Amino acid sequence: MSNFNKDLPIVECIARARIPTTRDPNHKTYPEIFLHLYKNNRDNKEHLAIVFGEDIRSKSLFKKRYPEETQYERLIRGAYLGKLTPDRTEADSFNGVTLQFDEKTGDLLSNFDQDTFNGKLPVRIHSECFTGETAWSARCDCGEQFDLAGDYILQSNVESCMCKQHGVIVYLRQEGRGIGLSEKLKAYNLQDLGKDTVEANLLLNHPADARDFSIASSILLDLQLSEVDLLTNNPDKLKAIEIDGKLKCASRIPMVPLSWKDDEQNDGSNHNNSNNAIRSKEVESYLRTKIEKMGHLLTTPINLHANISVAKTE
Ligand SMILES: Nc1nc2c(ncn2[C@@H]2O[C@H](COP(=O)(O)OP(=O)(O)OP(=O)(O)O)[C@@H](O)[C@H]2O)c(=O)[nH]1
Ligand SMILES: [Zn+2]
Repeated sequence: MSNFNKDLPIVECIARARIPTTRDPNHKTYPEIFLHLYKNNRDNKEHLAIVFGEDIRSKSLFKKRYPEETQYERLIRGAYLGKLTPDRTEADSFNGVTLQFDEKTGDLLSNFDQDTFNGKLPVRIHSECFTGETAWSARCDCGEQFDLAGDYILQSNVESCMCKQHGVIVYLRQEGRGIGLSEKLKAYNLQDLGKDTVEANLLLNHPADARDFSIASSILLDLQLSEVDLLTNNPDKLKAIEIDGKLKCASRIPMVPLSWKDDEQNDGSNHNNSNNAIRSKEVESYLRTKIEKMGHLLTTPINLHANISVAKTE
């Protein structure tokens, strides 16, 4: 069952900036992305949208010219068309599109929507994982999944656009499936005591998964997307982000762990191999619990239930 609008959080994009990147899956280009920072009326966290495609625009960022707001202030919060250059003076005019606003209300009036991307796009809803994305943890595959999602989007090809690489990673500040970093660290200790990831959460009096994905739906609607191909193995995400009549999940793109893809190349060493696949007994157990207890849509690889011998820690 998909959500109805009445349950949706209200989100507002408060800043957007261009990020030149180091990603280069095709060895051809170093694409630019546009980072969008959101506030919302459900929690006090700053959730993010990592947007590939300059013509994917946030309604809430652009919709108003606030009282007393100058062109320069709009440029600074990222509500501009085109590019920023040291000699740029016009905030709201680019490629023949000029933004116009109602004098009294400040609301956007122009044909802005015609210049906005509105096709089906690859999208990843990704929850924060400090340990896996920053502290090199081999307990999970979050960092690997994040990179894979970026590479998938960069290899996508949207024919109708000048800039062909289009997609969005919604980065939700939902550390530890929503229980927070301190509780997640306690769960790790329980896991070292022999519990699986679900049992550890329950022993700490948390649900197996404490996340609500509706902020992601609101962000995707704010970015004016109506149809997405979702990069995930999690069946809950597929159902949770759909909004009747407004946001449809057209298909699922599986996130297959890199180590499953290159098993032949496994040299038996712990953790990462040459292409950065995560290898450890902990990640095997993490994936097994996702499949067996959380219904993740991954086909069990041959070695998943075998005794894991690759995880000798030095
Ligand atoms: N409680 C808990 N959370 C964890 C553990 N390992 C990773 N996480 C969190 O699990 C979440 C993983 O998020 P995602 O990769 O977006 O989602 P997913 O449900 O695995 O679904 P996919 O889209 O298939 O990746 C992050 O918030 C991590 O911080 C763990 O052992 N215990
Ligand atoms: Zn993780």
